[in-house]
Amino acid sequence: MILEALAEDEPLRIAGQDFSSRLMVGTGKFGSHALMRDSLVASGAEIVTVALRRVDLARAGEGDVLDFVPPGMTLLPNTSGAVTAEEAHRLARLGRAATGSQLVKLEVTPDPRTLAPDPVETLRAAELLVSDGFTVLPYCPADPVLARRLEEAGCATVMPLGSWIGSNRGLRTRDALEVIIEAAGVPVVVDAGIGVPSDAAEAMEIGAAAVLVNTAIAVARDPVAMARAFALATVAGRLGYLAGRGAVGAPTMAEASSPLTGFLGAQPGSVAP
Ligand SMILES: CC(=O)[C@@H](O)[C@H](O)COP(=O)(O)O
Repeated sequence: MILEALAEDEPLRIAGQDFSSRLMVGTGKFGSHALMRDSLVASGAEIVTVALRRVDLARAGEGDVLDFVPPGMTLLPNTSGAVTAEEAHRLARLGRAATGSQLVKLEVTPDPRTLAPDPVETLRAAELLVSDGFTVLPYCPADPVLARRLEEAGCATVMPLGSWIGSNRGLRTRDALEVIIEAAGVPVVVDAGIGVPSDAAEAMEIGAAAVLVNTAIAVARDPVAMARAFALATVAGRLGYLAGRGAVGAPTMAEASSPLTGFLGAQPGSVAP
């Protein structure tokens, strides 16, 4: 039944490419490359992001991180570590030369404390990369104005943060995410800070097209089991969104679940206990 419901759902479409999984995963912080590979498989994800600065082409085929990405997964190279638009562009070009992929997850994070994405440099980098033929998926602040500007610049998605990268603090930006999702004409992928499967479900319930999770899976006691849990939560949240949430009641008033009048055998005017 669940599979039937999912089969009726439209695929996640990014720049003309269709994906059935709405969970994207990262490759950092795993205890070993083998554990990373097993977790990626367990997640059912179809898109996996890898930091270009971690890729060692000299070791290709000899135990580099890319050798442990399961075959068939779409590689989404990211510009993690870039602090200016020019640096991000340079990294992206290196990644394209190495992988042959036009896809790039744009990250420009000059603040070492928060790894907050720089809105000005991110927009500038997006413009540079789009004009250079890249398919750009930008990690960005949860800012509705910037999200619109990135979309206008030709980005294939927007990827606003839920909370700081690696913080596992969940959707601290929920109100802004809802505004971004409502207005966006491209898929909104909630990225960063998703700490537990219920955070992924929450993002999907409010209408995110997908979520990206790294730390929460990699640092779990059992990353493979956690990857499975995130896969299920992402699907549950998506189905909840498609089902349509009921009205939210007032904070100080109940709304009885069963009717208070018209019970079998009830006298007119009587109410349920
Ligand atoms: C791997 C990656 O792209 C991260 O920069 C991303 O933002 C994920 O964040 P978490 O590690 O908090 O899941």
